[in-house]
Amino acid sequence: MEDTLIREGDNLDITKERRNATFRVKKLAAFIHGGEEIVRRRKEIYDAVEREPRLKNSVPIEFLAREERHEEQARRAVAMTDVATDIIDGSDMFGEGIYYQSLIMGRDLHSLSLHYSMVLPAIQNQADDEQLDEWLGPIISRSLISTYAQTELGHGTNLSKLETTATYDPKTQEFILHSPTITATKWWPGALGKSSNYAIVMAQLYTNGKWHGPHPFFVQLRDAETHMPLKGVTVGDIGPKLGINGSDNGFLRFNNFRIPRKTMFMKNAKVLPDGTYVPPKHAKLGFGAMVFVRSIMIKDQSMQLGSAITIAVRYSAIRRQGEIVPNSGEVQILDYQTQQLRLFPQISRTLAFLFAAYEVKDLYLRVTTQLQEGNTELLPELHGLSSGLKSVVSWETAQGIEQCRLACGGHGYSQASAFPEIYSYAVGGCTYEGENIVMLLQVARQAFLGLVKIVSSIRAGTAKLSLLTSYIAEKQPKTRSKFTCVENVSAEDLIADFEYAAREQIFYAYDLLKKNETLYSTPEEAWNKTGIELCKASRLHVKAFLVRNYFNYVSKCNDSEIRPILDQLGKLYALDGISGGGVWFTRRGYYSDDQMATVRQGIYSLLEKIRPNAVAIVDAFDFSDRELQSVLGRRDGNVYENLLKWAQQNPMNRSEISTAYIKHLKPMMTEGKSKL
Ligand SMILES: CCCCCCCCCC/C=C\CCCCCCC/C=C/C(=O)SCCNC(=O)CCNC(=O)[C@H](O)C(C)(C)COP(=O)(O)OP(=O)(O)OC[C@H]1O[C@@H](n2cnc3c(N)ncnc32)[C@H](O)[C@@H]1OP(=O)(O)O
Ligand SMILES: Cc1cc2nc3c(=O)[nH]c(=O)nc-3n(C[C@H](O)[C@H](O)[C@H](O)COP(=O)(O)OP(=O)(O)OC[C@H]3O[C@@H](n4cnc5c(N)ncnc54)[C@H](O)[C@@H]3O)c2cc1C
Repeated sequence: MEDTLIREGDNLDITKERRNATFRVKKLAAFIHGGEEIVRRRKEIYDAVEREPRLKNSVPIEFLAREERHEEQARRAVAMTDVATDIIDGSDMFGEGIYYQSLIMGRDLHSLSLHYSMVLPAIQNQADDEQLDEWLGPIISRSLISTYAQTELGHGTNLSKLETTATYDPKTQEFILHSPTITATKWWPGALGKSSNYAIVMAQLYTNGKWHGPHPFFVQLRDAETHMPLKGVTVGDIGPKLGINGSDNGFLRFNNFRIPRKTMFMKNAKVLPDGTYVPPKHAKLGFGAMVFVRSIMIKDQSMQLGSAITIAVRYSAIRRQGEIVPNSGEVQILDYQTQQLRLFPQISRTLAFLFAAYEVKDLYLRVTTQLQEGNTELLPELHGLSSGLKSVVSWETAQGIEQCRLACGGHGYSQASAFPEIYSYAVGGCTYEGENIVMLLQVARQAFLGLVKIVSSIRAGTAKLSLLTSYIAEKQPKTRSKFTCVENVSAEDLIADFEYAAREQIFYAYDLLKKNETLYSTPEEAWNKTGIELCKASRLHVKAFLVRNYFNYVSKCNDSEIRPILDQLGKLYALDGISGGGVWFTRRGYYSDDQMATVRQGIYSLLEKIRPNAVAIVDAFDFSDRELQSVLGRRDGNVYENLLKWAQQNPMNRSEISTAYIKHLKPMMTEGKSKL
């Protein structure tokens, strides 16, 4: 990161903000990103990317039509991966990989997204040794392009009802892939439409007349030389989407398409030459690629919210509109208390999500090591943590980005702000890798939290709880929350408050479920009638984790210059959650009305404290103009002249008279004149 972000020619307001900050940005950046060495590496990677002519992003992507955009993203993806090993440690996807990609690809997916984010991890973790030898080389050399084809027209969530079949034929030692209905058509896989010639295909396995559920197969779809679809394969692009239009998300059908036996991933489950099925150690090992993306996307989402809030805070520092004291001049909109309440909690959220991303990364790496040794003990825990965080983080990120956009008034609606790109990219995360509500229900029902199971085992006195769930077994305090005022409240007290609220809702949902089980004829019906309360329980459980994890992470910081900033942001995160969480914190009088009023006062006082440092704090997220791609969020704050330039470079202004005018408007006006 640069020594100072202040330069000659910068907007004076933003410069003043930076001069008045009470801490050094470099210090906070080092803490946020995990150390000075990592910040230094980010700068090294950034400089290398800037120096590399092939990585120059000369075309403003927002002005491109769909096919041009797809082509430009493919060009960038190839250039990015051509030089990757000279610039980054390719094995560090969670750190260097994700940063490097964001510098080059922006907020879009591309022809190689799924190749790296799903196929590579699946092959590394689910292929047997022989398959690894055969497939890994071509994947890494990019002599083939691959994707992950699971979702179908008719089914995405409910994998057990996928319709694509893989039926083993022992005579030829082949599987026959088939799409028996229209709804069996694979639909959505990224880069499937035009780019990929291979795919991991999830299909229902039948062997020796028995069904064994969905299993992954590595399938060639297109000819290696001509890139034409192979006979028996129908494939194409599904059309424009809300976002990620650089990616050719596709459809795919099979017509009795034969593939060799060894195309089924065989590290876990196996089909022997005679058709004998050997089950895996854990039934869900074949879902590992999804777990990887759910784990890595927490960081990606936090970075999207971080870039949105950087843009909104910088713009709010240079935008002057209205007066607070009459006749004393227009103020920076960042001075309005209402603006601060819109924005500053998004800063806290970005950090809470990022620190949670570090935790889930560590757990993912531990699970991967365990799985190499054949141990599946921690897999359910990872499934639960990644599913729960994925749901809460992607939802709050999307809401946060939208708040940032609204806080920038009219200019926030322009593509020049970058908000439309950030939002439409990030909000996809609420749907892909498991629709958010469904994943919350997983947290409640099946995941490591096993909230429902935990409650019954606690009440039976047989609970075996992990570190993350042990609080559920603690007795609800009979007294009130210890909160008296923002100055005195401790991290432990705030964590206790969230745990109270989560526990309260978990037991409430559990009791309702049990009651519903007596009212409805099947457990499934009772479950459905309790769905809303169960989701609330999961959400509160995840929020309690986020608050606890934030303060645990920050407790590692002993630096008196930045620790107060981190504490203020942590308190704001918690108090904003309590104030917005309402009923869960006031049940049984845990928070009184007076305490709630003091919470709100505490928030107002934190907003005031954070205000003078707001620009410096977002500077510490360390986003370059190259990543932000936003006229409103420019480091130098010179927004207005650059908005004009941006509009003037718009292709519609290449000629003074548009074809719309020539073809349609002029004839109408001419006809109008003739009627006068
Ligand atoms: C060198 C160049 C550098 C390049 C750098 C690149 C860097 C990459 C950076 C990437 C950055 C950002 C990432 C963005 C990328 C975005 C790509 C997006 C692509 C999107 C892809 C997709 O969407 S793929 C399709 C995803 N689909 C889903 O997620 C479907 C959701 N449904 C399910 O997962 C399951 O059906 C569901 C879990 C809902 C239920 O499963 P089911 O089989 O029905 O099982 P149940 O009977 O309900 O449960 C039985 C028990 O199994 C447990 N369980 C379920 N799933 C799992 C699991 N995955 N792991 C472990 N355990 C699991 C469940 O808990 C039950 O347990 P119990 O104990 O019996 O209760
Ligand atoms: C941008 C993007 C990229 C994608 N990339 C890929 C890819 O590369 N490969 C791939 O295979 N797929 C991909 N997908 C597909 C994605 O994984 C699915 O869309 C997702 O898993 C949701 O499944 P669905 O579409 O079937 O939604 P549905 O399951 O049909 O969801 C619709 C509604 O029904 C509700 N619902 C469904 N089941 C339940 C339940 N049991 N209980 C309560 N409510 C329920 C949901 O909460 C939701 O409100 C992508 C999707 C998007 C948007």
